[in-house]
Amino acid sequence: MSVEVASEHGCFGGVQGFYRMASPACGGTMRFAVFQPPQARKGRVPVLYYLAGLTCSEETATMKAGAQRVAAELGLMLVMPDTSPRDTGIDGATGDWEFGEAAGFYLDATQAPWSSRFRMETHVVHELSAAVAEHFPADPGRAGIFGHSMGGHGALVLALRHPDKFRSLSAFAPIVAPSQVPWGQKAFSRYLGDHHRAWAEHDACELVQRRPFGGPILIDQGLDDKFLAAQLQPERFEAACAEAGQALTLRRHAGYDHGYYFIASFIEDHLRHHAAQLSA
Ligand SMILES: N[C@@H](CCC(=O)N[C@@H](CSC=O)C(=O)NCC(=O)O)C(=O)O
Repeated sequence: MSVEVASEHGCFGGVQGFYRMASPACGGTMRFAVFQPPQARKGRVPVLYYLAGLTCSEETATMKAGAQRVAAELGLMLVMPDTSPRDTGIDGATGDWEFGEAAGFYLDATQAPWSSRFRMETHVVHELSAAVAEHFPADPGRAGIFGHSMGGHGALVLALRHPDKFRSLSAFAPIVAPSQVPWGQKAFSRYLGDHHRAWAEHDACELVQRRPFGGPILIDQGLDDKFLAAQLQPERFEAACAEAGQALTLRRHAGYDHGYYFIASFIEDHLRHHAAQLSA
């Protein structure tokens, strides 16, 4: 599997790069970003996947989250995929910020026409992780995952569905119960059809009750987040974790909204959470 370099930049003693790869799962070229910490020059390092939210790309958190300085200190590689395939040409794939391109929901669509291109679960969990292991000094045995909003949903669901691949988990303002809220219902009804058993396979509240994640989960949520009541509802995940015996630290922060100033304020805690889990 070949990886094409779009650009590379010195960053905190390491390298921030932007790359492209062919994706059989998504039927086209996929973009992604990788931060290699300085420690990666000497050997394989733990790798942390960050999944971004609706309307975002591989550039969003790379440029706005301010993660590189602490990742360099901790020796963590950061991998940031795009949020969906692009330029699909599928009718209805653009023009609605909640669905389609930049809104892939980190699942493999089963319904036409989406199933031909929108297969982000396979792309991230299998294709991208294989490309990262082949082309970068990442240790796939020490991989974690985190994300924001739709990407927080992606992180929770991919870790719960693939505990063999991800050893640490956290999220910022995640969609925790997509089957119960408008963003998830819109996406799932189109990507997965009207099959509620299939929806449950991509719903963190359902999954955690069936099989808790191996380690502790950290979630940060801003209380001035305009999407909190209608779309996010972290109390649902808090209840599901309590019932399942899943260790969860859910921190609620007054004065913070849904944006990247919130993420930048707490990303250091997330990086330290992952570093501790991945070095244990
Ligand atoms: N266009 C929307 C706002 C879109 C938005 O807030 N996107 C969030 C993720 S939302 C859930 O996945 C985001 O991360 N945006 C990028 C940023 O730089 O903030 C609207 O009209 O409200």
